[in-house]
Amino acid sequence: MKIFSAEQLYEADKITVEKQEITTEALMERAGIQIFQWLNRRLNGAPVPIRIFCGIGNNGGDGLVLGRLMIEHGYNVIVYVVNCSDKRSKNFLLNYDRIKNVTKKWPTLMKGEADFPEIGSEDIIVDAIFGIGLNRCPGGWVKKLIQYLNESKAFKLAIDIPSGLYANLPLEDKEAVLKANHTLTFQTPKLSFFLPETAPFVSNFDALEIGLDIEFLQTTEPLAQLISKPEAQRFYKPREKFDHKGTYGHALIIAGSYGKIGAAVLSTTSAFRIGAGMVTAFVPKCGYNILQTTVPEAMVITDKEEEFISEIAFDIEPSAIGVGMGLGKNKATVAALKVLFQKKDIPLVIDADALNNISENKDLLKLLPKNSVLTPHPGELKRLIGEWKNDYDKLEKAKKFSEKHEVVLVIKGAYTITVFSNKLYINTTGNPGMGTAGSGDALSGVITGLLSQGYDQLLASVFGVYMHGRAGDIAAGQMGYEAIMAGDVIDNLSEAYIDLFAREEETTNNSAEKS
Ligand SMILES: NC(=O)C1=CN([C@@H]2O[C@H](COP(=O)(O)OP(=O)(O)OC[C@H]3O[C@@H](n4cnc5c(N)ncnc54)[C@H](O)[C@@H]3O)[C@@H](O)[C@H]2O)[C@H](O)CC1
Ligand SMILES: [K+]
Repeated sequence: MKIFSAEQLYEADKITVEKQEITTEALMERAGIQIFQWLNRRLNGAPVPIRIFCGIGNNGGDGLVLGRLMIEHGYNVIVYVVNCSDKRSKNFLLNYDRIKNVTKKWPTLMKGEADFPEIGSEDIIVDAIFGIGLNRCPGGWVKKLIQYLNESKAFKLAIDIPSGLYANLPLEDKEAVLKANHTLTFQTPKLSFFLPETAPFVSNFDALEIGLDIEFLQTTEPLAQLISKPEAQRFYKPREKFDHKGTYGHALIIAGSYGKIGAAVLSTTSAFRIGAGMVTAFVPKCGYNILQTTVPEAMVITDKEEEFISEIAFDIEPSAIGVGMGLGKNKATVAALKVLFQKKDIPLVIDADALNNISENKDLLKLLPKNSVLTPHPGELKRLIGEWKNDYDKLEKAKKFSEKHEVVLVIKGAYTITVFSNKLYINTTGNPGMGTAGSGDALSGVITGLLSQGYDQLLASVFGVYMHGRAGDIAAGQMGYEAIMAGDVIDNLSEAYIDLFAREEETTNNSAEKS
């Protein structure tokens, strides 16, 4: 699914009404009907008080349509107009009259704090104050209203976007944003739904189809691409009957130091589980017995040093290399990385201490082979690209870094974002249970294993992140978040493959992706 900017959505809006020869008011009615049907399916006629707070723009207009439809269906609805300005939009005014025609009285007008209603904890609050047309930070009594609603224990349903949040601009004042329990967004989710500073205000969301022009949606270059199951299915490379282990390549995992050999074990295992034909682990001497016993399928090459890697020399011809997991920061290791980075023709995944070594020895940056995949968590990213002012600034810096060094950046987080040149790919799988030691080592092994099978660097990253997250979701369905260990994620890579093409009723538990 594509993620568009607010400007692009207004453009889509315009093109849709022209091409479909409908009025903007009809489009608003469609949007309101979608919200009504969503809510009606869940409430099923329950007489719970529904308090709809409408701004004076088209987001408010959507709220008025919803209010009218709910009233017509016998729901217990109170509609408020948050009268922050006299510049009411045309479609707001139209629907303001329409709701009056049904109720025979105007909605309740709010002009200040004195008008804040009492809200019961069992009520439902619908937030239709501001949508993607927010053009400044909410202030004065409107900000106080948002805070007042946030303090309420009532369920808060945001229409299109929680009021106070921009679709694709940084947060200005986190005290002036509605904290929704659920967001119903039109057509496609907005970029701010996926970034750490703004996503918590959205909670869960559903994207409601309102029939915007398909040609526009298909041909317009989006701000970002959302990666869910349909996209992952397209990335998957099927196997042929006469393929053999050579077809799936030879992954080399260069990892581990004394006390951190487990990182090498996890990456090696996950490279196998994602389908590499052969995997060799390159470890310091102290890792030899551990690797040979825990992963007998793997071949092992050892460094001349006992406890760390000092010289990366091998006489195999790997089809992909993953380096850095549990590597440590010994000076000799830095020198070894320098030599490794001269091998420009083997696809490379660079993680953990290899990234930290690069951050501390910036001359290594210049040596990075083109199209290498870097997999930093936020701390490692900061050391690589410097501090950022906000999430949007972070993405701009990451794009510049990717462009300058010609590398793929996989920024790990609740929604892992893969950055390649100026393009963003946002992953939808994964869960808080995966915030556990070794989870990153597993991901590096997955991406290396995919590279070894011939997936290109971008596909291996985006598909690998999806599969790793999906395996984590399946693990969470079996054991809950808290108990998950990285090994459980790796063990479920097989289920993630099966799930990729399973029919809906066959999917393993917890199949709902985050969207
Ligand atoms: N294509 C679609 O996605 C559709 C979207 N719909 C809905 O329309 C809104 C966007 O409506 P718009 O009128 O452009 O903007 P808003 O309702 O968000 O509000 C604009 C309104 O409020 C004023 N304003 C902005 N910021 C502030 C502020 N901080 N304080 C006070 N006033 C503010 C601004 O000047 C305007 O007057 C979209 O989100 C959807 O909900 C359609 O219904 C269907 C098609
Ligand atoms: K809203």
